[in-house]
Amino acid sequence: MESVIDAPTLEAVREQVIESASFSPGHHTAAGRAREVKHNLQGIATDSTIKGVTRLLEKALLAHPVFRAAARPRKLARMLISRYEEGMGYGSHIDAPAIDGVRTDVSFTLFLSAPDEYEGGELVIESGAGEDAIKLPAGALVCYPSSFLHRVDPVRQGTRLVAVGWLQSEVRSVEQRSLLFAMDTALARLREAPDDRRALDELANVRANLQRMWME
Ligand SMILES: O=C(O)CCC(=O)C(=O)O
Ligand SMILES: [Fe+2]
Repeated sequence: MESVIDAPTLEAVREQVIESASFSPGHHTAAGRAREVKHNLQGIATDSTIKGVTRLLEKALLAHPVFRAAARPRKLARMLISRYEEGMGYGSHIDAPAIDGVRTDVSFTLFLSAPDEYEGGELVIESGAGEDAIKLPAGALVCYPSSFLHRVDPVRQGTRLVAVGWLQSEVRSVEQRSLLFAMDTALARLREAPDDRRALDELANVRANLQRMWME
């Protein structure tokens, strides 16, 4: 998802975090196996800069139409600001089933550093189809099912700054959520251009997948 926050907000967030936020070792906020493989720095939740910045980012995300359509947030868990310096990474793990009493259906990473500010540090998501190595422009976001194994490869040079978060979705099933998202996207395109072929094909695909889901 490109640019979920506008450039001035991104710049303000980066400046505040870099200049005045306090960080502590990331394993303090991890549970279970994730604790052993988590090697990063985490913005301290009670730090006033971190509080202000995460509040601002939450507001921007909840107002973003594509994020809303893809994740269908019902409840957001607290967001974290994470920093990975040279040599830091986060080994393969799945996220805790609940965070702050919020069932984790969707995990997301909002990139605050530009890709040319660090080497390595890809977010690698393992799905049934294999591995996907993700490194997006500053201000862009990726969301994925919290049940997928994922890791952050070691940063070889520079600093990787991200905001990460989790949410409970109003549609719990990944499959159902992605069908709704495909339909919403196709419908939005057809409202703009009623003869959009690709949008029609997408609706036909959704229909086929619904039939497969429902037929005996
Ligand atoms: O830094 C990231 O992009 C993801 C970190 C992560 O997997 C987590 O905090 O659980
Ligand atoms: Fe994670």
